Amino acid sequence: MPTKNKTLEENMLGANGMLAKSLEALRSASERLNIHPDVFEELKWPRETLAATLLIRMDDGSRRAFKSWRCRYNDRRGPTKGGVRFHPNVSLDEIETLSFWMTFKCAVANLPFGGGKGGVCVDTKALSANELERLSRAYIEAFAPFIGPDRDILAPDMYTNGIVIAWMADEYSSISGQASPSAITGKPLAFGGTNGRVDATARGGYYTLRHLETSLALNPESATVAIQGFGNVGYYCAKLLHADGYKIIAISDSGGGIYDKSGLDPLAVMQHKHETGGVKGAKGQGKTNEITNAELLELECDVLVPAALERQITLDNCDKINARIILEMANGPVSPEADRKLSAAGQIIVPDILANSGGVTVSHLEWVQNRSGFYWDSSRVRDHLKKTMETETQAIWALHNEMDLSMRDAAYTHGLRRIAESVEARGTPAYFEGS
Ligand SMILES: NC(=O)C1=CN([C@@H]2O[C@H](COP(=O)(O)OP(=O)(O)OC[C@H]3O[C@@H](n4cnc5c(N)ncnc54)[C@H](O)[C@@H]3O)[C@@H](O)[C@H]2O)C=CC1
Ligand SMILES: O=C(O)CCC(=O)C(=O)O
Repeated sequence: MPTKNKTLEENMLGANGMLAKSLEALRSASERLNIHPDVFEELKWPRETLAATLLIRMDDGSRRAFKSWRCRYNDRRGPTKGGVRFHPNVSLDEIETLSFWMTFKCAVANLPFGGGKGGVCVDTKALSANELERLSRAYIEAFAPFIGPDRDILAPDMYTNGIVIAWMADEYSSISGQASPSAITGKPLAFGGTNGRVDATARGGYYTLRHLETSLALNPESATVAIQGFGNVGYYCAKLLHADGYKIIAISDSGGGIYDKSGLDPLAVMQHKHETGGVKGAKGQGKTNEITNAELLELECDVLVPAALERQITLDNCDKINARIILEMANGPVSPEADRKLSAAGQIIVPDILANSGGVTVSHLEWVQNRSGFYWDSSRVRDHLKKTMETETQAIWALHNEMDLSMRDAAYTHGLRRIAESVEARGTPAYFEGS
């Protein structure tokens, strides 16, 4: 029974949940495009979500349980595709929301994929390598019937690096009784991976930003950048922008951050992180101060790059944002409410479903190469990625200007056109209504 005073829809989606709030972008794009209500009704629900409790043997002989999920949000454009996240705060709502975003991201990048995502509620730092391997393999054991190269294709996300992906791919091949490399992308090169996947997410965002440089009046020789999150995405973003002259003035990770107005060298900061476990304590070119993650977000800079978790910029702190441009390399770092407020005030937010789509774009190339058995060199992968990012960035930038939309609304409009076409191509509602 729906709780009193709530609609059935609110009950099913969780009125205050992340998915329910994120659907607002879909709702307004549907109205803007005058999409048939059937399409909206379909897209507001995840198609299927499985939950499993993973039981693994710990090194001390005890058994421990970990909650996990895999969601296939929508598969109209092709098999569902998306990463697996290992994080202590992973929840069902988060996984379904991330899958919803993947659906639009794959459409924006024009890939023949729908959206999916998975996760395990775990603090990987508290596990030994052996425990992490058992957990990664247990995840595949639990979801093997659900995934596959033509059904649901996995990839890395937060705290699932190439080693975790290799264990998962190995387990999937063992269970399926044959080499099945195309069921999981982001694999190491020696195990059917592709050139260029390691820095693909960051590189995609970098191509987008560079493509918009003139429109955004960005001068790489004087522009300043603050980066929250210094893992795969944050590190390579810093490295690529630094190499082009952008001044990286702040970097943080889960332990806090550093600020140096004279600039930080990402390589030196990563070296320090390898040696000490965090970025705090690393030195830049001038006077380097420690800052909190909250302080980093409020720094005056040209480009703020959130590259960690969702909901870092919300109504609570959006009035304190001093960046000219926000490049969303994380998924969902700006809440929908903060996005509306900031965009209405003229803030440029390059949305996640465009900015970080480089990762899945190169994952698609890995899937293609695994299926054809013919492998590409790095320059071919990069050329394809650059072309894709520039084409889709240009289309979204044009919509942003022509229809006077925020970049997020423009990106959802662009993605929805493609998804709606694939829904309607199966027998349009107009066809049924006319028959
Ligand atoms: N890896 C990929 O190919 C893709 C990743 N993304 C998104 O990018 C974001 C980062 O992912 P990865 O770099 O792959 O993860 P990662 O696991 O390689 O690195 C995560 C980084 O975030 C930091 N971090 C964690 N909690 C934090 C907090 N509360 N405040 C500040 N920093 C914090 C960690 O210390 C680490 O430096 C996530 O939102 C992910 O969904 C999006 C598209 C593709
Ligand atoms: O590479 C992929 O398939 C998906 C990456 C991902 O999970 C994401 O873009 O959020």
